Amino acid sequence: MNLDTLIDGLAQRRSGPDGEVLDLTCDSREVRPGWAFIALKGEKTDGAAFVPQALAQGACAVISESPLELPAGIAACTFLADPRLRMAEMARRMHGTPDERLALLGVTGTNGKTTTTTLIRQLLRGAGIGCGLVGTVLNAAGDQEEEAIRTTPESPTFYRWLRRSVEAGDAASAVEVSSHALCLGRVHAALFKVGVFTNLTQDHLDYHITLEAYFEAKALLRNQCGRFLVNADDPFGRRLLEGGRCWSYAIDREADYRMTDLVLGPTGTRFHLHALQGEFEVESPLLGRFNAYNLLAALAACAEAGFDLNRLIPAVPRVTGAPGRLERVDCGQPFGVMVDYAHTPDALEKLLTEGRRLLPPGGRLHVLFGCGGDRDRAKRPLMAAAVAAGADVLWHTSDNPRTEDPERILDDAAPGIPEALRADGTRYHRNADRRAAVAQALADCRPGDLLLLAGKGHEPYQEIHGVKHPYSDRNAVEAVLGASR
Ligand SMILES: CC(=O)N[C@H]1[C@@H](OP(=O)(O)OP(=O)(O)OC[C@H]2O[C@@H](n3ccc(=O)[nH]c3=O)[C@H](O)[C@@H]2O)O[C@H](CO)[C@@H](O)[C@@H]1O[C@H](C)C(=O)N[C@@H](C)C(=O)N[C@H](CCC(=O)O)C(=O)O
Ligand SMILES: Nc1ncnc2c1ncn2[C@@H]1O[C@H](COP(=O)(O)OP(=O)(O)OP(=O)(O)O)[C@@H](O)[C@H]1O
Ligand SMILES: N[C@H](CCC[C@H](N)C(=O)O)C(=O)O
Ligand SMILES: [Mg+2]
Repeated sequence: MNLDTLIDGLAQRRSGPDGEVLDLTCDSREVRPGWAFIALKGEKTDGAAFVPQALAQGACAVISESPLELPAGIAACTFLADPRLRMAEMARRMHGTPDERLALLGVTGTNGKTTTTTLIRQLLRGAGIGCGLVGTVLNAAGDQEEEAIRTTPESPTFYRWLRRSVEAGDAASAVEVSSHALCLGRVHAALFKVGVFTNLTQDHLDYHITLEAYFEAKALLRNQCGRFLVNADDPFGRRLLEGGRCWSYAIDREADYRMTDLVLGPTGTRFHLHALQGEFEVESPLLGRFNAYNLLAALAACAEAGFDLNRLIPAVPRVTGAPGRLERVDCGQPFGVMVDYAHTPDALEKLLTEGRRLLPPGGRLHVLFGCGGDRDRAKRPLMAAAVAAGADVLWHTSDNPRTEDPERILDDAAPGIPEALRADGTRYHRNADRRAAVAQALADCRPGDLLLLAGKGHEPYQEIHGVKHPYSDRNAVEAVLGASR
């Protein structure tokens, strides 16, 4: 069968009386009766191997990269080229081009995507405007929320959430767009009303190989956006601005959206916002300079999408951002504990700057950190160096080792820490068991100290030797401090 005919058929049948083809997926494990299964050839495996499972689960159509023998009654066709792009086009049509029926706001950049998209959703909903979310922590439409598995899902899941948003009456949806997503066509064909570029620093070089290729991947988002808003304080942001067709936001220089009189306090942040739509006093419970950037980006994106800042500003005091980012854990202990998701050298440097700002005089800054397995190995010593440069006491442990040997990951990071510091038994501690390391760090904290637990943020699991174990930094802390109360 010709692919266009099948797509037309799928698009029509979805809303037709027989309801034969209900949805699409490229993951056999997701197939439900009446769904079409798209068998993609990947790096690790060939989706064609899972056709029997898809059929057993009730698939009524199979689209594959090469012809397959299928039972009678199963609609079939093959992709001629670019299967991931064709899959996205198909999903978009099946779900009724939902991107055209919502104000879609896409956020890319190395750090700040989850925070900025979450702020956009909270700001709009706080002003009584429905907004969906697709991102690292949550996928959401209307009041429906589901834990996410990856930052940007494959296109069938992405467009499904947008359709749910349309059905729930949302006016907008905020989408985190990872560089992997842009390379793998996960948001292909979507029309973003506004795109945001937050910053670019080292990450994911296992996949992109060079920082330049990583930048090129992020820059692809601009081609799908009506307006593209760029952080002018970021060197890569300035390169995008030189290319024209961009709007800017910044703290340190002139921009279309900028702030002055920034006050970073121990319980919140204040600034004066200069927007294209007017001037506003902003007061937020968010902590830290990097969150001032995220809030500025979120407000600018909403304004560029046509939402009235006069309606959004009153919601700012109730907007708290994403879970597991600079989040306090308070069990009544005489020292500070905060959970954060910093897992890049730049995020760690920025986190430690905020930690230092929040530290009471005379207190010590403890930082517990590790590096993720099956990810950019080159960032490991740089992460360790960022912690060594800013912490008084280092607790070097595991993050998600995934399929790698935990001790080898620690070995990779260690050269980033000066040898003299590594030999200092009071300032440097190494233990690959994260739960045990958290307990040791807590036991070492004195009144007035601050312990930052970096890297795992909201994550409810730790993946070791390929197995996800229930774990959260917050729970690990509460188990120790709760027990000692
Ligand atoms: C580099 C990358 O992103 N690879 C993704 C890509 O892999 P792939 O094309 O090689 O696929 P594969 O694993 O060989 O499988 C081939 C096909 O068989 C299918 N399959 C596989 C098993 C099965 O039981 N049934 C089944 O149907 C798969 O769904 C796939 O369609 O497509 C797969 C199917 O969707 C993804 O699981 C896989 O993500 C891997 C696991 C991954 O770890 N990705 C991370 C790095 C990622 O995407 N991260 C970004 C950025 C994070 C951030 O900075 O925020 C993200 O957006 O999350
Ligand atoms: N604008 C920013 N600039 C630099 N660092 C930031 C910024 N915003 C957040 N961070 C740091 O990065 C961490 C991750 O933030 P966030 O989850 O918002 O980023 P992300 O881009 O969604 O990350 P991921 O790539 O994992 O999806 C935070 O916990 C904080 O330490
Ligand atoms: N989206 C990021 C999350 C990293 C989270 C951190 N806890 C780790 O495991 O490295 C990634 O997939 O690289
Ligand atoms: Mg994220």
